Amino acid sequence: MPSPKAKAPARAGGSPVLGGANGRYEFLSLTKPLSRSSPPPPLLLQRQGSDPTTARLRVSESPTRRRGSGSSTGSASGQAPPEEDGLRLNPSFVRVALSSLLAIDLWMSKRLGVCACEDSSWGSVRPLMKLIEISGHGIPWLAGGVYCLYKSDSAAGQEVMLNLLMGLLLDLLLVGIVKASVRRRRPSHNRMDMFATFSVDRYSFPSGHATRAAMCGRFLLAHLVLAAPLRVLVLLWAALVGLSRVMLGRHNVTDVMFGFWMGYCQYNLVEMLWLSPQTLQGLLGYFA
Ligand SMILES: CC(C)=CCC/C(C)=C/CC/C(C)=C/COP(=O)(O)O
Repeated sequence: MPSPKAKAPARAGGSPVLGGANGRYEFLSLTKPLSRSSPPPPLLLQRQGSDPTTARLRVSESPTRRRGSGSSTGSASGQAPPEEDGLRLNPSFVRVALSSLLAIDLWMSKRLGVCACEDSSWGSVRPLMKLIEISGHGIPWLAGGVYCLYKSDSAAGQEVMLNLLMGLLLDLLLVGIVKASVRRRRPSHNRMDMFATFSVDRYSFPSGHATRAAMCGRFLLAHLVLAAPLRVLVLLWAALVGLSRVMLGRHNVTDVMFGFWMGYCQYNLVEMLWLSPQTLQGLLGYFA
């Protein structure tokens, strides 16, 4: 009797296909990345339209899973041993968790994108959200930093402003690198009508506004804003910048959450690289 494996079609790189017309089960490859355009992977190996539990039972009874079965080797024809198939049948827990998180993220982001256009359910709030967007944009922050540096008449003030500017440039650089590496597209409901963007800003992960809000928020709280009511306002502003990114449909929730985390860490980097007056004098002397 021919081995059931011998009848199975050759796998081209472990293509993720489910129960074919003849009722055979195939499986997800853990070694091949999913195509961006393909639908999310099924969470359980199952025959289409059948109960997942029974499908799993049937699969576990499949001859390709039976160890030590004389009829299921197939190794002579160069096919992988059944043990390897057994490992591939169930997607890893991490993969399942990630695809579930991604699905929740997309669903939540779509639901929260209530100002994505004027016709959206909260379309009338869109101008206010765009104002908040501008408050977290790089240009006003850089221009404001340069202006304060120019106006500052104390060495301490100049030192703080210079370090803020360094942090802002560092933020643009790091966000650009991550965006260009991850290349996650912005949500489909986003209208790309943003003011002054770089080419990497067609990508959404992470949110540059969120990184800036978290980093500048921490910077303001540590060096510039001491009064308690104003400190609350700074926190509120940072939270609103993040929320407005999702409400405008610019970002998914995870872009903003990661952006907040990244901006928080970036502030630690600014503290580590802090330019002291001595360093500045050394730098100025070097370039003069
Ligand atoms: C001097 C200089 C390099 C200024 C560039 C400022 C600039 C164009 C920043 C881009 C800010 C921006 C649109 C970020 C995108 O934010 P997301 O939250 O949409 O990722």
